[in-house]
Amino acid sequence: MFQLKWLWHNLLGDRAKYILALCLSVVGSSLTIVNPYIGQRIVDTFIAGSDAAANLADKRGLLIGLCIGMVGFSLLRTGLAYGTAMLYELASQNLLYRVRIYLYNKIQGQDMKYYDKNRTGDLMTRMTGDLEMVRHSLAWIIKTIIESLTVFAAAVVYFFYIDAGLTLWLLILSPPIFIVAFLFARRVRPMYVDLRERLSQLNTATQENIAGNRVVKAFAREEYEIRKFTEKNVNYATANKAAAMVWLDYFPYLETFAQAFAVILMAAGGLYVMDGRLTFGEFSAFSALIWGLSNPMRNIGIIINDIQRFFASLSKIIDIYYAHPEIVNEHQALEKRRYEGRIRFDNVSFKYESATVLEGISFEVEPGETIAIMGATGSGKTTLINLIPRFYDATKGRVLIDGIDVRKLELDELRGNIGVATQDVLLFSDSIDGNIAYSNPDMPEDDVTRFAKLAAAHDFIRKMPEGYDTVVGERGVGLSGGQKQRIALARAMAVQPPILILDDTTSAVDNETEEHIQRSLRELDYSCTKIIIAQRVSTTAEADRILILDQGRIIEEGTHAELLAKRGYYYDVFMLQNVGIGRQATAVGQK
Ligand SMILES: Nc1ncnc2c1ncn2[C@@H]1O[C@H](COP(=O)(O)OP(=O)(O)OP(=O)(O)O)[C@@H](O)[C@H]1O
Repeated sequence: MFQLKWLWHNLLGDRAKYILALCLSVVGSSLTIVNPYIGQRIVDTFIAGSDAAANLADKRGLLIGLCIGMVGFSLLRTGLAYGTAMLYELASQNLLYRVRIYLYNKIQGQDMKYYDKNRTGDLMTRMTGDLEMVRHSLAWIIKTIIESLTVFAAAVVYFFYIDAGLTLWLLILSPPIFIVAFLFARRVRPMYVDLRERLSQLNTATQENIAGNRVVKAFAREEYEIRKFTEKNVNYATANKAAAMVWLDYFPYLETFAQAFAVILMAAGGLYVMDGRLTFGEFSAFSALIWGLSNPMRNIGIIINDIQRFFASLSKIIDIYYAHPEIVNEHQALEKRRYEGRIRFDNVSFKYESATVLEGISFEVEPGETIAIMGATGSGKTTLINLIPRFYDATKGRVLIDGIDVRKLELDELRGNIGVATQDVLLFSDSIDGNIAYSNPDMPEDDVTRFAKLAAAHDFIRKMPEGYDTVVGERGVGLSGGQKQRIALARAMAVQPPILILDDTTSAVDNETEEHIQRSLRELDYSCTKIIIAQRVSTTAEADRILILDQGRIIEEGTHAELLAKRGYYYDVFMLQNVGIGRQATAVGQK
């Protein structure tokens, strides 16, 4: 079976330990028949046999030996069980550790499409609960199955050795038990697939709620969110209960069969003892070992439930394990180059799933030039810039950097040449210094300060309780929107890339700060092509060229002055932003 092959493959490095654990399980479980055998000898020789009294007097040594043997085997079994459990734990924990790293790398290596399709809560469930379920299966379920089967087989063999007839009476129960177990497994399997899905929905709701906690509070939607969460929680609990109820449908039959072993033994075995066909000792051996037949029947429900959970979890893990990003690093550069920064869009079109978002986009930016992109919300600006670092690949046409199709460039090299400050600012729970130096943790402090100054962030950072060492909370909690944007800008500048992409990076800062940032961008001490998405004319005015996007197409292109003269979209935006608020309408760009 594919899943078991997968487990075997991932046990590499611990296979010997695991096989040894399996062997010890078999040996340890087989030894369960030893004590009932010794018990049988003691009963027949020293308690119930016709020569019991004489033997008790004459064969004390044998009795003591048998008693010591019983204690010895009990200790041996305990020791074996301890060692076996340890080996299962070691092998399964090591597998968990390896697979978790592998999956984490896999998730990191996925492209944006993967993140569009997979919910964070679901991925978290796979990395935690599902992986733990797989570990639990290796360390407990497989162990329990092997041990139950071995004890069952050892007991049956031993019973046959004592009395085949009585054993056959007992085994009459096996076929109906297996039929009931099979029916139960078949019915419960889809329930666990569904249960796993509901758990993922519950985790996604929890994760989104915690991450979006500020929005929830701002809209006073706590009640609504609690209701939404409760609904998911009820869904999960209901599915859990439904699975448990199915087990309860079958449980009485299995329990009855399990009890029936003792009844058959008592009835048939008792008759055999009365007939003299079975000694008291042999009967006691049956009694002592009958649990070996009935216990697996009792455990069968738990095992089947866990196996179903195991397969549901394993298939989710295997999904990530074999996920292949569409955007892959096909070209390994021996040495990472610094690009000149010439960008060309050659008749580029793009669609996410079905709707076309960009169509026939063509433009060129020379190294060191600044290009501004403006357009209504949803016009495709972010999508356009996402094609440069290959967050997505163009559906049609080509994006070229320094004359080379980005698909032919080494991915790390490409992305290492681009500094991006995204629209949705994400800062890590780290010091401000660590966030700015994210691209190069060894960045000297002076450089961190320099870039913070360029991004107009130095002054407010200095005033913070621990300055650059201040740890910002998750996603930059504790900072204002504009402060976060400035740190993100410093982080992008600190890459010192030949291509800098800023997606609405100054939307939350005041005009004065923005002017400072504009000046810094103009005066950067490294050559850099800048692509700036902005909604403010004050940001776009000094760009070498401005592109206006509308529904995925470039509808206007030119300098500030040229576009104003055109009296189109840009002119309208300009008028809207400047007329009536006391600005010098023609002050910038028309000098
Ligand atoms: N991951 C995605 N999957 C599917 N559709 C998407 C995705 N991201 C964006 N879109 C759609 O593509 C279109 C363009 O989105 P894009 O984010 O590029 O616009 P934008 O011009 O940057 O907007 P804004 O100014 O609001 O940031 C929108 O209609 C949006 O709904």
